[in-house]
Amino acid sequence: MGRGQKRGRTQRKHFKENRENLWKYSNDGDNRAGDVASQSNSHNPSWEPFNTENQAFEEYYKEQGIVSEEEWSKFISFLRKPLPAWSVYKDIQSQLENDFSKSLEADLGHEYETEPIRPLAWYPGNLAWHSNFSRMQLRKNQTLERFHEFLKLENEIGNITRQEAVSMVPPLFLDILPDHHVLDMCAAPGSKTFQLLEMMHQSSNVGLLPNGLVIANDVDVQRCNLLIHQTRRMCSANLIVTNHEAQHFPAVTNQLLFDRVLCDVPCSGDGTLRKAPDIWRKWNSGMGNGLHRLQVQIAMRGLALLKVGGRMVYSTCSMNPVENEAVIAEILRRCGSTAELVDVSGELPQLIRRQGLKNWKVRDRGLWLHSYEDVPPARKGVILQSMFSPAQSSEDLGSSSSDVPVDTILAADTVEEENGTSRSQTVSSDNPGSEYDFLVDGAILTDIPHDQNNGAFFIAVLRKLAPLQDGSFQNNHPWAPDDDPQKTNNVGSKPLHLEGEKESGNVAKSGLQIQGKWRGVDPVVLFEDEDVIKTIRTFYGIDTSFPLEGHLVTRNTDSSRVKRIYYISKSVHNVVKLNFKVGQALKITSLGLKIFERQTSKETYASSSCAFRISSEGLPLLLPYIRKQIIHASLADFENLLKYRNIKFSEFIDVYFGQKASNLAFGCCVVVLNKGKTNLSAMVSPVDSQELLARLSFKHKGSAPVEEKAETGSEENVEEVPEDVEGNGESGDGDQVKEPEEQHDCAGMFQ
Ligand SMILES: C[S@@+](CC[C@H](N)C(=O)[O-])C[C@H]1O[C@@H](n2cnc3c(N)ncnc32)[C@H](O)[C@@H]1O
Repeated sequence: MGRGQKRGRTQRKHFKENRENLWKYSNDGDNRAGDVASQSNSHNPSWEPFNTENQAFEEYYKEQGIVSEEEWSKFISFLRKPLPAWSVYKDIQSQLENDFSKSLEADLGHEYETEPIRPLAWYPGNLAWHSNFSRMQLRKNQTLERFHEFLKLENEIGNITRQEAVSMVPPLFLDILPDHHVLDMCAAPGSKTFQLLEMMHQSSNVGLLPNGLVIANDVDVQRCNLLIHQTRRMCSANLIVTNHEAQHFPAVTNQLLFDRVLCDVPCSGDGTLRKAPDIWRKWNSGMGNGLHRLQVQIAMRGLALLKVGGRMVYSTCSMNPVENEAVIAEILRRCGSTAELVDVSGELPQLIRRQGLKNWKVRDRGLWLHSYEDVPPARKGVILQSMFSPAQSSEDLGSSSSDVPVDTILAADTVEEENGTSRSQTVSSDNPGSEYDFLVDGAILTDIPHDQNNGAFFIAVLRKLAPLQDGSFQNNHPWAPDDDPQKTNNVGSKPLHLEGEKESGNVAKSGLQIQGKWRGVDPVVLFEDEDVIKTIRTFYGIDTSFPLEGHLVTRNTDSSRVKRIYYISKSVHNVVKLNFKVGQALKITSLGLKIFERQTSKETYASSSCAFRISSEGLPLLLPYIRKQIIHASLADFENLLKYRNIKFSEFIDVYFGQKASNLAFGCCVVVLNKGKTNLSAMVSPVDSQELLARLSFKHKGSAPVEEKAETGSEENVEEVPEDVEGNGESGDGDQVKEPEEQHDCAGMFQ
């Protein structure tokens, strides 16, 4: 690969991860950094790491008492160390357990205090693994090369997720069940959405689609596309991706409230300093201050959309109490008795955690502000009362003429002891006498990097006890006017929803105009063309126990020009119908999984009796129900097909297989093999071919991944799988789908 290509790929990767390149080229050789420098520069003096000094940062967190004075130097030195490179997860644990963990331990064990790779103790089912190698080490060390190649390939294919370990924590506290309706409010790039889907599918019965669904939302369209890409490999028919400001997420009737809400809000991200050292340069206290208002708004919206009894996780990857504890204190103050913190100290016991801060200060333009009274009048629109710890807030409110009822201020009667705290005094999280009601022990978890060699995170788990009162949305401070529930279509004590048929009738009338309401987003159209559905069912012999009717959607209003058909679960179908009723309040970017695609090869299109082929994303779902157009190849023939991609019937090693192939109806056949007149062509992209070959190689020969690039073979009859960002896939079956009579093991043989 040439230099240019490499650079392009790196840039794409950084775009995907939404961050700048971590390392910058330097001519001056001036090395200002600490540990990062010593790790990286030793072999490449021309690369200079980011400066990991920021006086304002250190001053801020020292003053906040984020850790005790004795811990400070350990804390800061860990922040300057690069994060271990890989946290991998899903589906490949057997390879990690049986192959790499042993070989790496044998080759490199003596160099490390802990195992080179190991499962994360707190992650259920050994699904998450952690490696101790930095990216630089993975690239440099020859012993690690094979491991690195394996990770790269699996990552490229999407079988593993590279995720910072702490970023996997919030979904685990949501206790997802298969019938839950889950809202992921700020979801892109989708690593937590993926986990949510995985948990939902894992806990549903094999072969059945869960009854629940996940709505993954993000305000940024481009990041929504990343999310779609990221979650596509989950093959879920139970996912809807939407594109809204989370704080204004629309109410779609009171029938669409959520059992679980994840509020992984935008934050300053200083908990990710080890992964994104560019934050050292950018960090200032204004970053957290500037996000607090939005964070409260998003969290309040999340609570409004939560069912009574439902659980919401609020999380950030920031250490800043203004973005964390202050937000929780404020939403609890607003909710009064309608929401509470949940003690999760008994959940994930192996996860090392700390309690949240119980007191903190606000810094603005170089000034430490001890209470809201200290805020200069000109800054009162920026520095909000809710940013201060409840102790200071209640003190101010008690002595002011504010009309906020005293009983809505948490811990108003426990403040006296804290009043004596001097501004300069560091207040640590275990400060005696600061047991404010809002900080239920065990309900707020923070992680500090040196606790378990991670990044930092903040999590609070909340439960809704009753519908929110309208007053919850009215701020008692000079806040943005859009907190008004009437303007944001809020779901408070009076849910805004369709009342009976009258309104739905109105909406139905204007349906077509509404279809075009979201500019640039294709409308969601239920695919109900009975003839086409019947032809597809007959051609592939799809068992009648697999429901197609009522589960298919497209994004094209002209059914004769439909290119892709998506499969949606019943739960998603219900939401789509509700959404029609309320005038397409939800801006749906993507839903379900792509199951059928119009044939694109001219020859196939003209000669086949079925205009649609099965999409590779939809195949796992459909496979157990296909009775026709399915053949089984020997390993050698399968490998050859993937390698050469186009083979004449007469040239297969297994003559009988060649004959069977030639007897199939003209058109598409499973597994991703396309039958031409005289040959078979692999209907998988070259990358997928390579991955399948690698899997075959591991499974049957125990060797390293196939390095050889798959040849594209003859162009005749070769159809590339089109690249598009829509649609995902699912590997179960649904709703009313009965257990399949017979299980074909096409995909399974590679796992
Ligand atoms: C911390 S990231 C979320 C990470 C994501 N949960 C994951 O695990 O991959 C925050 C996300 O919030 C999005 N965002 C920012 N402001 C938003 C808003 N007002 N409404 C919805 N999403 C927002 C950003 O585009 C960003 O993708």
